[in-house]
Amino acid sequence: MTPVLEAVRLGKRYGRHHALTDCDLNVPPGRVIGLVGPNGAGKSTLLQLACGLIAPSSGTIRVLGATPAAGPAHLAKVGFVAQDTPVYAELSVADHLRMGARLNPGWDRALAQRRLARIGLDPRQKAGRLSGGQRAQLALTIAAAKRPELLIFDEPAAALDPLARHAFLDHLMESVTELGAAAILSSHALPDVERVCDYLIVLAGSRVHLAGDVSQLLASHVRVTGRRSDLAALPAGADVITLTDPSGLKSTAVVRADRALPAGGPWTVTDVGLEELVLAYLGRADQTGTQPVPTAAEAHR
Ligand SMILES: Nc1ncnc2c1ncn2[C@@H]1O[C@H](COP(=O)(O)OP(=O)(O)OP(=O)(O)O)[C@@H](O)[C@H]1O
Repeated sequence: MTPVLEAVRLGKRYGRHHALTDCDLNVPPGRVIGLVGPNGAGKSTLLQLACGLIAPSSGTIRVLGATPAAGPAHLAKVGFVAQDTPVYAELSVADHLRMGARLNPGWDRALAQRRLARIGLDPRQKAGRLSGGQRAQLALTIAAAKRPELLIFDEPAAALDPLARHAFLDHLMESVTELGAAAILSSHALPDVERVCDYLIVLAGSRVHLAGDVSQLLASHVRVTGRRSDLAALPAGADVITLTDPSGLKSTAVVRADRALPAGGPWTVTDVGLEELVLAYLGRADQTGTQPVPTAAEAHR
């Protein structure tokens, strides 16, 4: 099965600044991918490379089995919603849809109209007068009506209030399901990622620090609580990602363990959630500078 996104030693430099360094990714088809990381981690850079808006400085990237923006047929397979969901302020909602129909051979007029009705947008409304939430919904409608195989969103809901964000993510998931498409979604909102994504990529300091199916990542990590001296005796193969309260009697560690930790040890083992997992890897990235830790692919080897 052709990966949705495949990167091999992918790098992007702006002058001397490395926005992405040696990124290896192999994302299977059909996933909703959450791309998370701190400001300046390289998320937008990766998404722009995936859309073919910019070219790599080193390495390779393939999207749906081809070089990004390889030609009109490939462009039609990818729908992109940029960070600030740009619209033409003087054009109406209906004008945007007419333009979408002119520019996209596979345009699904019925889908666009169905979605407009569903979100209650007046086709005569000037796009410049839409609220942030309505603009995001219009951008999603245009991207979905292309009937792409992959939808790419760069922080689509960042400026929306919680209710609008919730509605936007619901509509995003409806579109993904209706189209049978994959989606990549960059976000700082970990609860949003937890709600809709089944694949996770953690970027920090221009490098991939973790990537894999959410269910596998959660199954291969645990929270371990115990005395610090006991944690030091964790079995071989258990990798401490972060340790909190390192001097106390009750330290907590997020641990990657390829096998279940032995029962009856001096520590307590509990499940981790996605937010805790991401924060653990970001904490470790922060402490180790730009040194990457093994990706999920390595973790599963
Ligand atoms: N066109 C550009 N010219 C120079 N430097 C750039 C350019 N675009 C991005 N960068 C730099 O590359 C790094 C990665 O930026 P990028 O926008 O990809 O990060 P991000 O993870 O999307 O951040 P944020 O969460 O703040 O949107 C940053 O240090 C940024 O300043």
